[in-house]
Amino acid sequence: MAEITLKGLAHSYSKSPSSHSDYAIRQMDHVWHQGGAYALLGPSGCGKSTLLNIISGLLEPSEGDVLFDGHRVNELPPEERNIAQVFQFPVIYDTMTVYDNLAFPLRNMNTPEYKVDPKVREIADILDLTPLLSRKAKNLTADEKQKVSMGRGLVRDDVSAILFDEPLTVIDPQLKWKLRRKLKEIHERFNITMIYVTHDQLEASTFADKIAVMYDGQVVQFGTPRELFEKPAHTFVGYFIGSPGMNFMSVSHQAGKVMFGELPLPVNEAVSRSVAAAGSSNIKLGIRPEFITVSQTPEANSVPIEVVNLQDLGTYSLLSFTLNGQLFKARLPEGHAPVGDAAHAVFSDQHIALYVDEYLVEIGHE
Ligand SMILES: Nc1ncnc2c1ncn2[C@@H]1O[C@H](COP(=O)(O)OP(=O)(O)OP(=O)(O)O)[C@@H](O)[C@H]1O
Repeated sequence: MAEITLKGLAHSYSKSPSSHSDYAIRQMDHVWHQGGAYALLGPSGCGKSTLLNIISGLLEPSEGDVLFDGHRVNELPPEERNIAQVFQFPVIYDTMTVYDNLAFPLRNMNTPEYKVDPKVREIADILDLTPLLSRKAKNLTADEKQKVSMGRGLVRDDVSAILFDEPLTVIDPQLKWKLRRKLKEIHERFNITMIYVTHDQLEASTFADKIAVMYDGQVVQFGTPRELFEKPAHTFVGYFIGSPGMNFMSVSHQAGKVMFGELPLPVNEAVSRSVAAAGSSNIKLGIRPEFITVSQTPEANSVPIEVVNLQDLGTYSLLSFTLNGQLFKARLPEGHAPVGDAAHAVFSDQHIALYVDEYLVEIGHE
């Protein structure tokens, strides 16, 4: 079992990094608690695989420490870390049977056969692989192969954490949810720390209790799926989480008003005061598409908008509109869509979030 701590961690693939952009991982402090089901979520190139390889020992970080239960493991090779890694593409021996594939990690540690057999059968049972035990791995389907790959990580009793690097990429969409559920089941049964890397928010939130959102080499927020939706700590989280993501307006404070370009925004006193106190030229207001209401006629605190497109998605409509030349999205309940090109939008004050230099700042309600 392991608690994994990353302390002052940074990594550059360049031998002599000179600027921020030379780092795949930028200064990171993070703790993965023992037994947690975590996801590491972020877009392509943000550093997810680099981080996973540093944890598993495939890569030595150029700065900082990796600690397992408080012990520094920077120089320990993967086989001495008791960590299993499941990759995008199944890592199995095609010419061996499923049984021998599952037994391999145990036999490799000279485990006596009387101990190998019950363990292989237990894991095969959990993964629904029992009927396939005598089959050659090369004859399996992609999802069966990936299950064998996972099984190889699970057979060892001493495994303290399993790292999954986009493990469902090669799996058919209709089987993905089944395997995800299986992983959840395994997590509950074995109390192993699991870190699941993905760029898919749905995959992350159905697997993990807590999600680390990575952006540009850093974890910008670590929270429950709900926290990421309700209180994005960074503009990237607001944009990346949600369907569609948060709308942002670059604003300034002029002559007592919050200005979105040339347009004064009818925000409440608390928002206005917080924008005035922000002390930066990079101030953004964020509003989720769910918290914009649209009407045909002007209402208190509404702004005039131009309708661009309306998509009927069954239980709700997705409205694209422009305000001050910028495109916004609003998610409207059935029957609330405007008719025609001109309409009026209200941004719910209590759901407006303030971002200064891309990070969330609490709006001071006095
Ligand atoms: N072996 C390497 N040598 C040099 N640069 C690398 C190497 N591996 C990754 N990088 C760079 O490090 C950054 C982070 O890459 P990484 O693969 O960790 O991101 P990722 O989030 O896992 O992306 P993806 O989902 O596309 O795999 C990228 O800019 C990438 O180009």
